[in-house]
Amino acid sequence: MNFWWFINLRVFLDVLFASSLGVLLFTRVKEQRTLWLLRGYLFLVSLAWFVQRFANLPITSKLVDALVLACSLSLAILWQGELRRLMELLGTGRLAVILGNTQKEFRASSNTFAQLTEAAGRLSQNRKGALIVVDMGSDLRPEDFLFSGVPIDAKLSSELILNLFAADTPLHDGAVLVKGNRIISAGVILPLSRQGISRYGTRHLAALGITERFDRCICVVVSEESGTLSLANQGRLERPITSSRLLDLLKELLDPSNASGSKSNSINSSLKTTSSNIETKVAQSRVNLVKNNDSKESLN
Ligand SMILES: Nc1ncnc2c1ncn2[C@@H]1O[C@H](COP(=O)(O)OP(=O)(O)OP(=O)(O)O)[C@@H](O)[C@H]1O
Repeated sequence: MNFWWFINLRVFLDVLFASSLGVLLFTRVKEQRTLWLLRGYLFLVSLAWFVQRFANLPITSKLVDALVLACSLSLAILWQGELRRLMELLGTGRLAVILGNTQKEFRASSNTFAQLTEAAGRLSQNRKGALIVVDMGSDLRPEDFLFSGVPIDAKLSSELILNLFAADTPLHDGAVLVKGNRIISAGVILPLSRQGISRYGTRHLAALGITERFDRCICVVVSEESGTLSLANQGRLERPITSSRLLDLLKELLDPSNASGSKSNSINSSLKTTSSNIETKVAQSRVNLVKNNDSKESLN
C-alpha cells in the first residue's frame, strides 16, 4: 500500500514538474520562429525517448540519438546568448525574472524622449561619440555591467547629456544609463557582444551586448567616426537613422499603442529632418561665405 502510494506520488510530481517546466518554457518564448524550433526539438527528444524505451530498434535509435545531439549542438550555438543569460540568472538567484515577474516599469515622458533625441541629434551633428542605455523596466543590476559607472541621479535634459559626452570630460567615455526621466549614472562600461566583431567597433558592440542580454533595454548610439545615429534593441542595430526616426522608434518601443500613428508620421518627420539638415547646411555655407568676404575685405 505504502509502496504504491510512493510510486504514484513520484509519477504525480514528475508530471507536475515536467509540465510546469514546459509551460514556463513556452510562455517565456515570444518569437514565433523560436517557438517552432523549440517544438521541433521537443518532438525529436520525445521520439528518441519513445524509440529507445518501447521499440527494440537499435539502429533507428542510434540515428535518432545522433539527430538529437546535432540539433542540441545547433540550438546551443543559436541560443548561446539566451542560455548564458539563463545561467547568469540562476547563478545570481534571480528566479523572479525566470518566472516572468519583472515587476517595475520605468515610464518616460514624451518630453524626456524629445530631450534625448535632441541631444543625440546634436551629438551626431558635432560628431561626438555617445552611448545611452535606456532601461524600460528590465532587471538590470550594477553587477551586470563591467563597471557600473559614477552615480548621477539627475533629471534628464539634453544639456546634461551633451555635457556628459563633451570631449575631455571625465565621464565622456562609456555609457550613460537612463531610467524613466532620470539619468542614473555615467561612465558605465557595458559587456560586449560577440556578434558582428568584424563589422562594428566597441561602442556599437557594447550597445549590442547589453540589449541582447536584456529585453527591456535599448541603446542609442552616436558614432564619433561618422556621426551616424543608431538604435540597438534586442541585439540588433537599426542604422543609420535620423533623429526624428529615433524619436518615433522610442515612442513606439515605450508605448506600442502609438506605433501605427507614429509609423505613418515617420516618413513625414524624416522628410522634415532632411529638409532641416539641408537648411542647416545652407545656413552654414552662408556663414562661411560671409567670413570669407570679411577676411578678403580685411586683407584689402
Ligand atoms: N564596453 C563599453 N561600454 C561602454 N562604452 C564603451 C565600451 N567600449 C567602448 N566604449 C566607448 O566607445 C569608445 C570607443 O569606440 P570605438 O571607436 O572602439 O567603437 P565604434 O563602435 O567604432 O564607435 P565610433 O563609431 O564612435 O568610433 C570608447 O572611447 C568608449 O567611450
